[in-house]
Amino acid sequence: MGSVAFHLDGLTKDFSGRLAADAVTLRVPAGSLTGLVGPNGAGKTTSLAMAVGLLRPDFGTAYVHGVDVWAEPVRAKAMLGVLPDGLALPERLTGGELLHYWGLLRGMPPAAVRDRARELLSVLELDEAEERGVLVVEYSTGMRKKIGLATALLHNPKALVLDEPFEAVDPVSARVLRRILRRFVAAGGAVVISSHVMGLVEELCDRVAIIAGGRVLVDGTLDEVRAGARLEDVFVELVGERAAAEGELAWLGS
Ligand SMILES: Nc1ncnc2c1ncn2[C@@H]1O[C@H](COP(=O)(O)OP(=O)(O)OP(=O)(O)O)[C@@H](O)[C@H]1O
Repeated sequence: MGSVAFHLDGLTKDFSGRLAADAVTLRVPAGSLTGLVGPNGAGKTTSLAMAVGLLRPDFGTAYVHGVDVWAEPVRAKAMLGVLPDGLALPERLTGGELLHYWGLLRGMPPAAVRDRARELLSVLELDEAEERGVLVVEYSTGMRKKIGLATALLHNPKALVLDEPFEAVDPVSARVLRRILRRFVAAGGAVVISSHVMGLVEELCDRVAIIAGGRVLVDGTLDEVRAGARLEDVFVELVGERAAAEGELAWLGS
């Protein structure tokens, strides 16, 4: 394994007696794209939020390129691009204005912010809305996701953590996003995405971690984890299939 972009070491979070993350430990090499998969409530969002400095862990440490995210947040966050779950964005701005202020808050030179913002809006097909002066509050769910991604990319981070980046994004934009992520990884960046879409993870990621009940059940290269099977089958095998009860929802459609 080359240099380690992320090292999550024993991240633990207890929500009122319920362990949402139970000593989550994961290494993500630079130049790799890791898919974090798990059932609803598995602890993906909680783990990623602790990994990027958005949710303080009860125990454990998160490092990005060797920098402790909680001890040195400014240094760590300069290297991180994050698309959190349920990103709260300033609503009364256009996408371009939002990127402008975001970049300035990041300490970027205004000319670079302007050029990159224009390029990101165009690549993510938000430029037409920008020309019409559409405010973020008027954006569709997929457009909000795309402007969130643009904020994550704007400062050219070394590592990206994207919670469900493809959710609600149309197929054309999804293809553009896959291309952007592949290029980012080819240039040595590291990406972690969470997703429920196994086909997407199989197509895009070279590493995968399966998490359930707040614990990482398995992680490794896609081929190691799949071991010749389909990822969905490995997932269901590890996580456990809920047996359909006799007569379940018998009223439905009757
Ligand atoms: N702020 C919170 N307060 C209390 N419990 C929480 C909080 N956030 C998450 N949880 C609980 O922690 C557990 C893990 O939630 P989390 O959102 O990390 O799962 P997830 O794997 O991202 O799920 P999904 O795939 O449904 O988005 C769940 O049982 C959830 O109810």
